[in-house]
Amino acid sequence: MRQMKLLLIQGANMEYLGKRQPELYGTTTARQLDALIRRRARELGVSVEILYTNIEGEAVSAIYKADRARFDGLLFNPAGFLHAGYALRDCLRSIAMPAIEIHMTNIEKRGFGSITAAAAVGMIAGFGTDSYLLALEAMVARLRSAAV
Ligand SMILES: O=C1C[C@@](O)(C(=O)O)C[C@@H](O)[C@@H]1O
Repeated sequence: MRQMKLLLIQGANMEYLGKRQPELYGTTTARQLDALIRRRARELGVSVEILYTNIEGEAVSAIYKADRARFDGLLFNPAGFLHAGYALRDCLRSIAMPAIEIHMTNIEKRGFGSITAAAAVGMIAGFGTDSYLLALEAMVARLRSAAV
């Protein structure tokens, strides 16, 4: 059986993780988070490609490219795009692969709603870096149960 391929998109400002607003997002750097995600992906036997971008259009193009290449699932933290990411939302509605939205903080508690969440299978928010690992596990479980 071929290995499942996942794409993780880290939206606007996530490259500064570890330095940006540590009182909200902690001190784990983007590179350290990537290592945690890759390790969990290895344990689960899936591959994950990670893209950080501050440009919504770049996220859209990367998602279509992955969908055309038959990636199995998309994990994404829209981050700064959550407020006005209509193009990203349209893209999520157009692809075949399922998408899970991730937030490190509980955005509801912070008084935000996410534009893109309406196009996701589900959303995991509020668990810091664990939000990514939980989303990864949820995606793999979903894809594996759909495959049987
Ligand atoms: O950049 C981010 C990060 C975030 O998506 C989170 O992971 O909690 C929450 C957003 O409100 C914010 O713009």
